[in-house]
Amino acid sequence: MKNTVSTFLSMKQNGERLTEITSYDYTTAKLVEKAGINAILVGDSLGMTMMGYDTTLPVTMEDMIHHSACVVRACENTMVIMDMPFMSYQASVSEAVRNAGRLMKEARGHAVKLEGGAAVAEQIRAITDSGIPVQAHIGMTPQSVNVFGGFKVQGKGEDAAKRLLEDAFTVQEAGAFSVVLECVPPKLAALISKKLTIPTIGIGAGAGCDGQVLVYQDMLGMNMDFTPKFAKQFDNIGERMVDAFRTYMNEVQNGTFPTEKQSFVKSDCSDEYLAKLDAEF
Ligand SMILES: Nc1nc(=O)c2c([nH]1)NC[C@@H]1CN(c3ccc(C(=O)N[C@@H](CCC(=O)O)C(=O)O)cc3)CN21
Ligand SMILES: CC(C)C(=O)C(=O)O
Ligand SMILES: [Mg+2]
Repeated sequence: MKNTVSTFLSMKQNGERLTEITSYDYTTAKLVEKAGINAILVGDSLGMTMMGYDTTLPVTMEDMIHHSACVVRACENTMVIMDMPFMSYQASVSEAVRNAGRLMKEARGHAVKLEGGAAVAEQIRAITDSGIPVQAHIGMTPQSVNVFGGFKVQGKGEDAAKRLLEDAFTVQEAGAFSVVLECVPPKLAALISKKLTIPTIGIGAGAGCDGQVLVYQDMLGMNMDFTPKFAKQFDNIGERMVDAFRTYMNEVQNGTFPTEKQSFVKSDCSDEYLAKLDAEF
């Protein structure tokens, strides 16, 4: 089944939960596609998971285009949503449209995502009107980490809860086809999900959302830097990779790898000829 914007809307209408997961490269995207996940998010979290920055702020349009294009080449049925990096859409509506257009033309994904509520409503409207589907992202928006003073839960307290609900309506009104709720208290996230017609995709926002998204290194147990509270580890691939690297290292050191099985035995010359070369040189 090919996943599109209409899949998102009809799955919400049918009460089916949506699944989204990050990928930043061809190999991983192929595996996610094979699993049948609805959408891949090429998140600007790649600045942290793939590039080693301590925030997402240094990520450039070129970084996003490069990684998104790798993912797109792996996807036949999976919808590819591309994060707009910090400062590619905040300064003006026209910059936002141009940069969303660059992602679509140069990386060839299917939708873009940007962070913010009322503050970026005009951008969401203009990008959508240009023919580019927009996934909105409210709550703990990591590009505002310096305003929040850390990657902290948002929507705490009555005023913040009301503002978040208003932001959710605003992005829906502006044309977003779905909205990510990041680090939002669960009852508030469930209320927002009930009130909106577009699907909510939660990350650290409880089970009441219409779908879920996770960073793949977090859910596979590959993130050695930190483990967000919301990231269940579905496997310990990180430890298993370290084990495999050590086994390889040990087998090379003690001579058990490689064997004839991993060598081009039939391509060798005769022993006589090799003996002749041995004598000559
Ligand atoms: N690997 C990874 N996973 C993510 O979910 C993710 C990224 N990277 N990079 C971009 C943003 C940053 N995010 C983060 C980063 C750190 C925490 C974290 O450590 N949270 C603490 C609480 C911090 C606090 O309240 O002060 C936690 O215990 O979950 C959460 C989300 C979410 N996004
Ligand atoms: C955490 C998700 C929602 C994201 O924006 C990212 O991976 O960049
Ligand atoms: Mg992001």
